[in-house]
Amino acid sequence: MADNSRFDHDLVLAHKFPETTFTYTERDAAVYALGVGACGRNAIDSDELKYVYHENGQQFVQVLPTFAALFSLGSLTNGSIDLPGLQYDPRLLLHGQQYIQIYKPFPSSASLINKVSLAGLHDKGKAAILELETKSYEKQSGELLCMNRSTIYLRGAGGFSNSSHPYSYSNYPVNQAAAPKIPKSQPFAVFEDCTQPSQALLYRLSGDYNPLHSDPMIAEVAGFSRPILHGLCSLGFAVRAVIKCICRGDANIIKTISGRFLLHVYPGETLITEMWLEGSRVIYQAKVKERNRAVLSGFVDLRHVTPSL
Ligand SMILES: CCC/C=C/C(=O)SCCNC(=O)CCNC(=O)[C@H](O)C(C)(C)COP(=O)([O-])OP(=O)([O-])OC[C@H]1O[C@@H](n2cnc3c(N)ncnc32)[C@H](O)[C@@H]1OP(=O)([O-])[O-]
Repeated sequence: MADNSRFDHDLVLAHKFPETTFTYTERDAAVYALGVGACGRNAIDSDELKYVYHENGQQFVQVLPTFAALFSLGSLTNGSIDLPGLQYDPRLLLHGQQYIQIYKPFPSSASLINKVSLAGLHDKGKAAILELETKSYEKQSGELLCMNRSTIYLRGAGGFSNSSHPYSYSNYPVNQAAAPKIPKSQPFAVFEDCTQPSQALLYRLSGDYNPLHSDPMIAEVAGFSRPILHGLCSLGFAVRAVIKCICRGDANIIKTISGRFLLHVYPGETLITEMWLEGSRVIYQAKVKERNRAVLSGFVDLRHVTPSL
């Protein structure tokens, strides 16, 4: 039986998300880079030091493309989303997917205006899936910098519609959400990297303060033996692997990033990112070495492939 007391279709669709602002400095870009493991193994790695330090001053520090995902955090309060018309237990919320389109490289500091809208809502029975789109404009020039689509997996919040016709609303092209097929062939490149036991504590300083990533009691209520890593932190590790192995350190050739979080990661675990090159698309899959389980998969589209590959 559908429990539609937790869902008001008209209220959900009529909701207007407030415009938010996001201002960041070179310091935020550097703290973020450290949070996703840049220079974690080698403090003088020339591919990565540029995200943390520049010899001519911090204003020349570069910004990782996955930094874009932080712009979408403005719609969260303590890691959850307030959407009138949809009831759910915020303690059971998990990040399901992230899709990012980048239109130009990010300046080392900026003030942005974020316009947020509902991109999708789906009743999966045991869960509801909520998709939010955030378009980020540079305040001064009005230029569109990037678009994020965040998919939030709300455990226990499904079953609000008729199970023979489960509710499904989406307002973007289907092919943008399609998960890539992981090739059976040997990967083109493989990169191994350790997350630190304190990784989530460092990453949260970039703005996602959901206690699921820091508080052992909250993690237990959510069904985990200890706090788990932010999905966007794992995504940052995987895309750094792509930048290193495929982009030869030039992150500016990345135009689209997509990732689906398949399984939680515990801080301190080792991530092995496997990459396959198909034209200008890099398909990747990250596994946790200690449990030999895939935790993240997706693709990165490049503006062009580095000639030396
Ligand atoms: C921004 C928020 C704050 C941040 C929080 C974090 O970082 S938390 C830390 C980071 N996040 C994590 O650690 C989360 C890691 N991921 C997980 O733990 C699990 O993948 C799960 C619990 C999300 C879903 O597992 P399950 O066994 O319950 O699912 P199932 O296989 O039975 O499929 C049911 C339906 O849902 C679909 N669907 C499935 N997965 C996803 C997805 N990821 N994405 C989207 N959709 C997904 C699937 O296609 C199917 O629909 P269909 O095809 O029938 O129409």
